[in-house]
Parts: sequence; structure tokens; C-alpha cells
Amino acid sequence: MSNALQLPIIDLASPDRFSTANSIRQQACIDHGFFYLVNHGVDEELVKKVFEQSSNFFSFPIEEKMKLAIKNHRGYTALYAEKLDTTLTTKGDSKETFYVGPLADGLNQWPLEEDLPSWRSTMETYHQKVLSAGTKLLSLIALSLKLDEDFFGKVGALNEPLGFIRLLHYPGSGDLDSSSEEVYGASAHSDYGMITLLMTDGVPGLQICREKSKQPQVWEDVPSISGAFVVNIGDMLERWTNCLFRSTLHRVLPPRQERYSVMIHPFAVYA
Ligand SMILES: O=C(O)CCC(=O)C(=O)O
Ligand SMILES: [Fe+2]
Repeated sequence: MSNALQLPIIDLASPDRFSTANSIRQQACIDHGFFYLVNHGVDEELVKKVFEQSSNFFSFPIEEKMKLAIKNHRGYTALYAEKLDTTLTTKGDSKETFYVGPLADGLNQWPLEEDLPSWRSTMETYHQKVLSAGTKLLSLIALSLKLDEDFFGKVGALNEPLGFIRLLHYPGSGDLDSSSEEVYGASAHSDYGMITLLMTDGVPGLQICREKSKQPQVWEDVPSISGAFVVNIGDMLERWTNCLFRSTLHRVLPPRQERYSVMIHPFAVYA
């Protein structure tokens, strides 16, 4: 069963920080665990380039992509290689992924510049810009918890920005083997870390289940808003707030037409 829902919209540039922090607390983080973020300062042109470059990489033949197979949590994972809901007995999620980790430690794997010009610089710029939006958002989240704006910085949660970008490609149903198995684009899970900032190409598929222990589970569609990030609270922030904030279960249905998304878990993913 699924319904469309209206998630709260949070304006990162709003001058009224205290009222924004109140909306973040109640509607965004307590009621839903998911919200839209607008006026976040990440340029639309840059987002467009990230999607173009993502599509350029995923359109390579599998042998080429496997040359960058995942190592140190960076690089390529093939279709069906990951299964976010480990209780499922199906073959895996119908998506392929490319991971870009923190920029400073030299562990990232990059496509060759001659194969994909500006690929690396596009991803590096995106990484930095989203990290900066995430830092601003965390100061509002701190305010919403009645903490000092710079609380997360002071306790060291931003010291080493362990940002991981995940580029995702969900092939359309016409490009997948038809099977009777129940395969998801991304099966049901909650995210680790503090927050996730997600951008999609607008193709539907994302759903959330706000009451994970209620049976039968109710899944609601999350429509995309052009240019807005979909932000969700991760397990660590749920833990740190003693379950006041919600790390909401979500999944992606296998899309009929192909779908791209890009997400980043900006901070403290291992802590
Ligand atoms: O592609 C999406 O819309 C969300 C995917 C997701 O939730 C994840 O990979 O953690
Ligand atoms: Fe997720």
C-alpha cells in the first residue's frame, strides 16, 4: 500500500533561524525523519554536471567499470552486488553504485581524465559544496536540539569530514532480466551516520515507512522537488538524540524507466 506525502520544506537561507530550527525539530526530524532542503547553495549547473558525469561513467561496458571495482570503500559495485535489506533472500538490489570517499586521504579511485574529462574535478567540487551545505544544516540541527549552533564542531563531529558520495544508477525494467523474484532498486533500510543529502533525477521510486514496527507496513511515496535535496536523519543521530529524532526506514522501487541519484553522508559515518 502506498500514499503520496508532503514532507516539510526547510529553507537553509532563512533569516529566521530559530523558527527554522523549530520546524526542523518537530516536523522534519521528529514527525518524519525526512525533509526537503531548499536554498542550500549547491548550484543547479553543478548538480546537472554530476548527473551527466554519472551517466557517462555508468554507460561504460562492465569490463571497464570493473577496472575500478570497489577497494577501501571507494569505486564501483555492480548490479545486484549490494542488498540493503539483508533479510531478503533475493539476489540483490537492482542498482549499480560508485563511491567517492573523503578527498584528502588519496584512497579514491577515479576514471582516467582522458576517458572522462573533468569527472574527478566535478565530483570533488560537489563533495566540497555539499559538505558546506551539510555543515550549515548541522548548525540548525544543533539549535533545534537547544544546543549551541557550533555544538557539533566543538565536540569534534566535523573534525574529519568523512563524506562519502554515492552515485547510483537504477536500470529501467526493460534493461533487467525479468524474474519472479521480488527485487527492489534499493531494499528497505535506514541510513547510518548523522544525515544524508540526496538528489535524484526526478524519476519516482523512493518510499518511506514512518512506523517501522507497525504491521502491515505503510509505504509512502516521496515525490522529488526540482533542485531540493531530500535529507534524512541517520541511525547515529537517532542514537545521539535518544530516539527523539527518527532514522526512517526507506526503499526504492525498481523504476520502470532508468533512474539516477546521488547522495552524500557528510559526517562522522564511522564514529
Ligand atoms: O536512490 C535513492 O533515492 C535512495 C537510495 C538510498 O536510500 C540509499 O542508497 O541509501
Ligand atoms: Fe538510504
